[in-house]
Amino acid sequence: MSTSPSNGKIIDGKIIATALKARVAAEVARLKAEHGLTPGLAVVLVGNDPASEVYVRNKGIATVEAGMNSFEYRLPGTASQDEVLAKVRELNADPAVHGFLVQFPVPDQISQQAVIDAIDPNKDADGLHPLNAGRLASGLPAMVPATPEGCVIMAKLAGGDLSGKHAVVIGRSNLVGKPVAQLLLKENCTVTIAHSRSHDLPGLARQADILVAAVGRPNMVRGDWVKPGAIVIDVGINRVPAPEKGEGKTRLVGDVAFDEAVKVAGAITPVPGGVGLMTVACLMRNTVIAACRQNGIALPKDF
Ligand SMILES: Nc1nc2c(c(=O)[nH]1)N[C@@H](CN(C=O)c1ccc(C(=O)N[C@@H](CCC(=O)O)C(=O)O)cc1)CN2
Ligand SMILES: [Mg+2]
Repeated sequence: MSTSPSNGKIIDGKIIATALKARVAAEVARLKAEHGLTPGLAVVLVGNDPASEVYVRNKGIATVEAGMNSFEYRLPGTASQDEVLAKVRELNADPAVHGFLVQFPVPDQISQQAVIDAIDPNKDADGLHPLNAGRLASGLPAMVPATPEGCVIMAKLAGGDLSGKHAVVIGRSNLVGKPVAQLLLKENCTVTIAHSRSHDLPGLARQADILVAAVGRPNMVRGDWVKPGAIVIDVGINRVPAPEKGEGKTRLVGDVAFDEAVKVAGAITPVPGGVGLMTVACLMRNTVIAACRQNGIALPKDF
């Protein structure tokens, strides 16, 4: 990517995501012109969680801006698991939909894993189906989860070749921790996966040349957990009370105490304005990848 990815030490998600989305839009234009193919992304929202509403709207806007077909399906918060699975099966069979996802979290009566398991792995825009997770772990072509992909793109732009570097990932979720560890392994990093039960988390974190925080705990990673010069990738999106903004107001913070860590890190992603923006850009890229694979169309090597 030719655009400068950072403003000093701050790795700017806006700049990197904008460049990636432009690249996706250019590829979509080529697919339309040369193959008559318009990739389509569908998003299913169950219920009306306010944050999810925003994310789903942003995904729809980004899809249209990239020149792709956007489909949005809304089910009530009272929908049964069978109703959600019926929608998944409908989308699996819809030829205009090359990729789709169900926005998480889903209401309690629905099993997130049952939903993931029902998605056609070829249309699994989130890359969360066990077949894609297994293919990624086996070093085979896979649909790759968007947030982890975004993390690694940012780390590479900040740090260049990551080969041989020690990456410490805090968090072991299927959505972020495990896949980001696999992607860093693919970059020839030495990877440690740490989590809430790990002994001496600060000591483990201090070993990291690349520190990825994906725990969902506001400001958990302190400045003295960061090795001087390390690349810090903050995946946390935590809404905390912000009385300074007025009663009942909130603000967004990451899993990393930014003001402390920025003094020590070589490069760091902010929240907001960091990894979150890459999630949507990488989802756009995944939709194009899925459409091309389903139609036997080769993508440029650098896509
Ligand atoms: N099916 C999925 N559900 C969820 C995913 C996912 O990848 N697939 N990830 C998150 C939510 N998410 C996308 O779905 C998402 C989160 C945050 C952002 C983002 O742009 N964040 C901005 C700040 C936005 C704000 O002000 O709230 C930032 O970090 O700058 C995009 C997408 C859980 N669910
Ligand atoms: Mg965890």
